[in-house]
Amino acid sequence: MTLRAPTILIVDDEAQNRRLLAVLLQPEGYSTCGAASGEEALASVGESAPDLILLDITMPGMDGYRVASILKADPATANIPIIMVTAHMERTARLAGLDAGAEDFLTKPVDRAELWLRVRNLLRLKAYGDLQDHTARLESQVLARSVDLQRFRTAMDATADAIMLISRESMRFSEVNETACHLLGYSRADMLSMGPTELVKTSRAALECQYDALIVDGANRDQREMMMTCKDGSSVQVEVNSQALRSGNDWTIVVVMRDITERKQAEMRLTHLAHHDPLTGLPNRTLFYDTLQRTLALARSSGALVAVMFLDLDNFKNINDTLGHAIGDELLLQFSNRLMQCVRVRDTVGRLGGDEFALILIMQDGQQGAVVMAQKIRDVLRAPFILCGHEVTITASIGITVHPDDASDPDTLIKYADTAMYQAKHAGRDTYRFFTAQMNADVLARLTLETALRKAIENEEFVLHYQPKVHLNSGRVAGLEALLRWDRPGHGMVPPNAFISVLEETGMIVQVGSWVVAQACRQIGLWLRSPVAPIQVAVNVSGRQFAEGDLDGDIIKGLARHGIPAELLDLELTETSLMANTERTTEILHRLKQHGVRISIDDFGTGYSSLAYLRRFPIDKLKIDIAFIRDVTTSPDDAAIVLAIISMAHSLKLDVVAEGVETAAQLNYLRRHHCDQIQGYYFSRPLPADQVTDMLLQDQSLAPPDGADQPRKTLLIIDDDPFMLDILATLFDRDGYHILCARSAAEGFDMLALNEVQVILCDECMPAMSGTEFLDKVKELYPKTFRIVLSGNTDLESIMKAVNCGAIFRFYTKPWDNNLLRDHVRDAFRQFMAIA
Ligand SMILES: Nc1nc2c(ncn2[C@@H]2O[C@H](COP(=O)(O)O[C@H]3[C@@H](O)[C@H](n4cnc5c(=O)[nH]c(N)nc54)O[C@@H]3COP(=O)(O)O)[C@@H](O)[C@H]2O)c(=O)[nH]1
Repeated sequence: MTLRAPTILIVDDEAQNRRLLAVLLQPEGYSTCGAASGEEALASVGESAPDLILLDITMPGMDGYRVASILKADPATANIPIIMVTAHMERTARLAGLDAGAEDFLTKPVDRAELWLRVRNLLRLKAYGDLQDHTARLESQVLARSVDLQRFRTAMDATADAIMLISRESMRFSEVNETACHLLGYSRADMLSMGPTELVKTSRAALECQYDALIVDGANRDQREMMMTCKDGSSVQVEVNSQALRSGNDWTIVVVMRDITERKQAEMRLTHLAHHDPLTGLPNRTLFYDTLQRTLALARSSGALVAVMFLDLDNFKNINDTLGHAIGDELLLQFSNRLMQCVRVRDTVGRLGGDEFALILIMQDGQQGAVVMAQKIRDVLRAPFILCGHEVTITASIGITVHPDDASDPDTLIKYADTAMYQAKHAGRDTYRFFTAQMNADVLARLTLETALRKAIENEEFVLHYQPKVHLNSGRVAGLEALLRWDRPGHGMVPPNAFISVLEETGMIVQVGSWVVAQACRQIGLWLRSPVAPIQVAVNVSGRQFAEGDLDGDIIKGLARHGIPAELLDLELTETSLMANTERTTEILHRLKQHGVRISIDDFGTGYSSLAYLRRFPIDKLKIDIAFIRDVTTSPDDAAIVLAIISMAHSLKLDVVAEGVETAAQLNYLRRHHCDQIQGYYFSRPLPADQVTDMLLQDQSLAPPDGADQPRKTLLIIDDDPFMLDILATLFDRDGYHILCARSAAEGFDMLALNEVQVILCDECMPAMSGTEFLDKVKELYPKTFRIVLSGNTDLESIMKAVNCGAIFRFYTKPWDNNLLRDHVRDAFRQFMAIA
């Protein structure tokens, strides 16, 4: 449909005819143009299509029929109406014109009214035709669009993702799919009346900004994760992909969303698992390390002190081994709960593995805060743990290091805290230690020692020395203990206390222990086939040899290889190594015992010390630890322990050996209390094999006890003043006593150990120990003795105390009556005899 003046193309080879027709059409307001030939007419139509063509039939070149048929054959020009203008009125000419596609005819000369009428009619018809076409086209477009829309909606609804189209101009939803409605709990109608600002916490301005950025970026997509609010107020976590598309003058923001709540929860579960210990739920090593790194970064800017504590449960392995892993796990869980009770919100507790825990403490009150915390942890551990009906008590060793004093990176701080924890273990467990630079030096020294020991094994640098044990009755050598020495190049002979613990901790003791067994068996064999004859040798075995080595295999092989009777080999093991790995240890010990090997418990008294428990093992001998022998003649407590061990061991028919006997006093005391054997420097230090051989060949022995010349009445006089000592000795000499004089309490103890003393006369005022203190101890050690104090002053209070507690029976203050004193001493001997 055109609103402009219709254009009519006049095609005639006669210029005059073209002009005439143009003049005739002018009054009707048409616009005309002309073509002088068929070819020119086609070219003109090609350039600009007229609304109607007046076409002469007879023209030189291409005639009107040809022009008409070409135009009607082309869809682009087929609807241009053509009126043939001809002088021919015959029917055939008209038919040919219609056949070629012309719509009408005019006969020359042309009548003006007829021309106007035909032209107007044909133009109207064309206009109607154009309108029809236009409408049909629009209808088909509408149809196609609604099919597209339907298809689009169906496709949108079929996708698992939520899709929302948002008009940027109105900031409202222009289309949403089923999944979006389902996800957010709204109907489609609800949603189409809403906009995105009603579903997110973000402000409208921020959303607009985000959409505008998308529009500016063109093809760029935006992907982000966010929370959407549902109709019921709940939230859903979604991953959102947005893109801006032009839509006429507006922009459509296409939002595709996916519910990622489950994925996020799974991710969170995985992240939690990767960073937490599954048993206790505490941060694991990775998270603890990260937390420490972050804490240190904050501390650097705030200047706060940060303490790292490393905790290791003492003897946890025993609980695992004896009560099982399930109870061990329960203990770790309860322990972690108690730890959590100790810390503040800002502190961190982590489990680094096994029974190792660690704490990060932010301290405002200096290092003292760490001390308080360590005490608190030790206190909460005091209460026993109830584990499936078992009551268990446990302690922890704690190492502490402080940022920035000791180090400023997590690795070093954790390493130093670990080192300090080991120091706490070495200090006897159930305590804490701060890291010091010396500890670091110790760690380096230990590494060097470890490397040197590995080389020592390769280079066979170990040797055995032998220390005799002596029968107290006969005084003869009862056997030997093989003691390891390291002939370290450049260091001389190194004693085992300097390296045994490293061999133990690294497990090298298994290899070295196996060598000790082989070497001892070889030496027993050599002595057996020499004039020395059979001699029993004890070897020390560590707990790890039972757990990890082939101890019984090694021993049986060694005995067979050197052809020695099994009873010539004695195994010394500590109570602690018996307690660990009980089942396996018991099995091995029974096997070896059946074979004839002897078994001794070393260092008895320092560990569990339960003879009832030890009865489960096939034991022959107990060795009383040196710690109780050292002061056995002066410490009533140690003496009581030693006497109790001897008595209990004998009741179980076990032999008793006292270790570390260095003095005649110790020896005599032990002999008088029926200890079976002694071992110690008093008789011999550990010696190399060749020197022991000489000693055995010379049949060296202890002097046996000689009771024959022991006087019946022995009076011990103790005074630090030699003059007084002399006066008193002279005074009592006339009464025929065997008089012993001592100038100190220490000398007095020795004399008491070496002699049967019945009456003791002691000066009160002595420098190292007062008379009443001395006699108080003597009362415990030798309860039957009659004890008298001579006092220079009248400090009656302490003397009365001593009288009241039975430490002394009489006291005399200076100047005393000599005769009275002699009478009372005589009475004292009488009283002693009466109760003896
Ligand atoms: N697993 C193994 N342990 C071993 C082996 N060889 C030795 N050891 C253990 O090393 C510890 C120290 O041994 P050592 O330095 O040889 O000391 C022994 C004696 O020399 C010492 N002793 C003996 N008499 C006295 C004395 O009168 N005074 C005194 N101060 N010390 C003395 O005692 C040690 C013997 O102790 P024990 O074994 O408990 O009888 C020591 O624990 C050894 O056990 C080995 O091959 N394997």
